[in-house]
Amino acid sequence: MGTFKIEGGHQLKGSIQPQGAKNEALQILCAVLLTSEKVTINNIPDIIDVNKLIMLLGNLGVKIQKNGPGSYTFQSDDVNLKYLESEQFKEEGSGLRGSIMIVGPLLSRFGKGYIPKPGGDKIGRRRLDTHFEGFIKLGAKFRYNREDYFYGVEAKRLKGTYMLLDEASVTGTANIVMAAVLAEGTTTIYNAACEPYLQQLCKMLNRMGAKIKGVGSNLLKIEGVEKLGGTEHTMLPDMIEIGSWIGLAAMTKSELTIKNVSWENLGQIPDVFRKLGITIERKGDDIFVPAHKDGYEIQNYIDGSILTISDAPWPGFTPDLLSIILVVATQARGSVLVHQKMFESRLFFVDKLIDMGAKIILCDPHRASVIGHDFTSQLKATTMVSPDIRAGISLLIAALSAKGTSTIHNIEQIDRGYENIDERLRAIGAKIIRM
Ligand SMILES: CC(=O)N[C@H]1[C@@H](OP(=O)(O)OP(=O)(O)OC[C@H]2O[C@@H](n3ccc(=O)[nH]c3=O)[C@H](O)[C@@H]2O)O[C@H](CO)[C@@H](O)[C@@H]1O
Ligand SMILES: C=C(OP(=O)(O)O)C(=O)O
Repeated sequence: MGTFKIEGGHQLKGSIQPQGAKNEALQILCAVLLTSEKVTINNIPDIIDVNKLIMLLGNLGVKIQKNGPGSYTFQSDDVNLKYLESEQFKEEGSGLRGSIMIVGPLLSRFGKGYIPKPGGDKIGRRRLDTHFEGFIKLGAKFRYNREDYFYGVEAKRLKGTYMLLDEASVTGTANIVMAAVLAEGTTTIYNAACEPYLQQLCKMLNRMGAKIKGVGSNLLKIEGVEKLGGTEHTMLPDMIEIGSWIGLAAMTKSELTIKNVSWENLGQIPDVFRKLGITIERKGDDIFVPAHKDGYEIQNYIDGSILTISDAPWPGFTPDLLSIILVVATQARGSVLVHQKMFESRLFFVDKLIDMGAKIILCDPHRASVIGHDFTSQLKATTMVSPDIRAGISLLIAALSAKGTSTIHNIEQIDRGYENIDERLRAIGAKIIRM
């Protein structure tokens, strides 16, 4: 279990380049299984989850060539389906959430897709019904072995159909789209998720020869094709990292430039931070956050009632930034209710912030009410364990703003999604060491 030691209370300064998007990378990497031709992918983040998926593809027989930092060429012209039945796969497939998305491509191209219960953050129930209901509608036979949590779908050739998803699942939509592109006939997916991750996936698949209409909406129409060809794809900057750096700048009263953020793909993220009173300026495609010397003030609603920040499927506010919103609110002027609607165990980390002196009431597992300190009292340094990726980065931001030296254990949870984080933070003046 790795550890960070962080000396807090220092102002940071400079610019930071966001990594390629983790959740996009996990979809895009699975899509290389859909063609026997070469697929080159750029701006792949060097993080634990992505590297685990690349290793899994390699074990599936995908040829992998590294072209340079963040750039790889993949070729799936000799896929080893036997690996799917091995004990090694049971272990490696369950190491991350994103591995679930190999099932759609394998099912549509090779007639079978298996997966052990995938890993990822332990943030409440994370069911897979949407994925498998979609495959079943496309004509797949489904089986689930309860003893070893092993899922399987098989079909000679999938058949296009209409489906209304029970929820706008991000990985579920990606999986079904990747199955439908090679199905016979037309598939219509209503209540599809439409995050930039999915838009990027659909655009890439269209470049490979797929026929997907409605990209960016919750109604996708997919005309199946016989086969797909190669392409080149570049990942967008990670919007969750971008939000994390906005929060970091505000909490440490630092002036930060976040480079090349792809503004048009940030949705509500800048405005939600602005509601906390944080100044965010657009400079070309960069975000400039000035040093908030006099703090930041939460805006109430027009009628004066207290602000609520909650998550919703895109174009709503992403649940992956609520932990960061929560920590940033602890030093704001004013109060806010943070309502995490999707996940039921993602707010428990507030206990650590309370230990550090933050004024938070956990109303129930989904809602926390935060009364900001307005920097009249600094958070106190402490020792903590990172429970999940976003709680981990939030605790790290809290530690960087706190008085004294904090220790964060289990930092693999942070490394799962943030590339080389200690070195990048040191480059802007953070006092952080990896033990
Ligand atoms: C690898 C990856 O891409 N992971 C992301 C993906 O996970 P993932 O694809 O696993 O998440 P889903 O979109 O399937 O759902 C997340 C949770 O939200 C609930 N739910 C979902 C849709 C909905 O309309 N209503 C609702 O309540 C689900 O029941 C589930 O508990 O999307 C999540 C939701 O943005 C993000 O937190 C994860 O970072
Ligand atoms: C929940 C997350 O990741 P995963 O779905 O991979 O667990 C996340 O990225 O915030």
